[in-house]
Amino acid sequence: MEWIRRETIGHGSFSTVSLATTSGSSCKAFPSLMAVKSSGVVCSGALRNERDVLDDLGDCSEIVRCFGEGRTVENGEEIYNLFLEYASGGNLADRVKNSGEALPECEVRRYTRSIVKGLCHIHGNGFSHCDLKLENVLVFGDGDVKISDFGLAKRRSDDEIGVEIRGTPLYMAPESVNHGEFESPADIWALGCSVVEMSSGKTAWCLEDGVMNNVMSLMVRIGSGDEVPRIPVELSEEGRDFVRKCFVKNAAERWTAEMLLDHPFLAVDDDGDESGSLRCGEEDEALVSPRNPFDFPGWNSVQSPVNESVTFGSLVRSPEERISGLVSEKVPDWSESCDWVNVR
Ligand SMILES: Nc1ncnc2c1ncn2[C@@H]1O[C@H](COP(=O)(O)OP(=O)(O)OP(=O)(O)O)[C@@H](O)[C@H]1O
Repeated sequence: MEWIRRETIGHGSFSTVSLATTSGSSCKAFPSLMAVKSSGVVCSGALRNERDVLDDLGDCSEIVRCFGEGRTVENGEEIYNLFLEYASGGNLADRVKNSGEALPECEVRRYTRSIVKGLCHIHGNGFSHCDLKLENVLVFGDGDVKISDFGLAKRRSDDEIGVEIRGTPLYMAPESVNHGEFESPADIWALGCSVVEMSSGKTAWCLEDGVMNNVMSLMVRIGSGDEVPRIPVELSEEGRDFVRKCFVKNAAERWTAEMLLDHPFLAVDDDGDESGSLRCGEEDEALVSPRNPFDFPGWNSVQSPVNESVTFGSLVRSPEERISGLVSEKVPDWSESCDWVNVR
């Protein structure tokens, strides 16, 4: 395939994302405009994992489509490139940020429905995403959203030796913090955090305290006791109940994606219209959104390799040891994602 790298449209911890245009008759099978996610070949493990997972997942209209991979040499460096369908609306985190406040509930429902459908497909095929957050949900020109960024995704059977932390601290489930479990229920917890964020304009756990500026205390709050993120008052009772089902602390009792798909918050009638108590327009009047220009902290995705020195010779660590391992001497500047404490 002949293609040209165009402007950069996104950066992540693992890659740079650019626009790519194709040309030539050999490219008829591909769209003329794609997104290309690139990293140096030597550190392309997450990208190659993403490609394998997307291949295994196959077609799903709620998951970003992959058109294949390729290698280039640019400025003397060998680059691994993954070609994806291009989402012209960017990511949902930016969509919330740019709106300056909470999204209307009809939008939250619509996006949540798509995310849950995507999760049903992912979990039904034996995978967990492990890094679900609004930055990893892409918005397309027609307003549809799709789950993206499968760099940390894993198969249920994957051996976890070598990894004790993956994902983004703010979205981490109690069982991930306490026991290093990253299975489908952890994606559901992250879904709850995402719904809170869309419907309040603020990240989960930051609702009461302003910026949660200490990873250690965040981990303790997530991992211990009965506390869950505050459920936004802006949501309808259906929405609040939906979020409560995601924030069940015991992973075994948390609702699954399939159960959530039947929740009244996501109910649709045969025409695809919402059948919930409030419809778009009606709820705009009912919604009192906080007008707080809160700037989201850019929590980074992490995957921490375990080695003997940090595991005290054992892969089994107490919650206290696990949480202590996340503490850094470095004083972070939470306003810049690149300065966030990296617990990879
Ligand atoms: N297919 C796409 N179309 C349009 N924009 C995209 C696409 N893929 C990624 N982006 C943009 O690039 C950003 C970074 O992409 P992505 O999250 O996949 O990278 P990453 O290196 O895996 O990042 P991280 O793991 O830190 O979340 C996204 O938040 C989004 O804004």
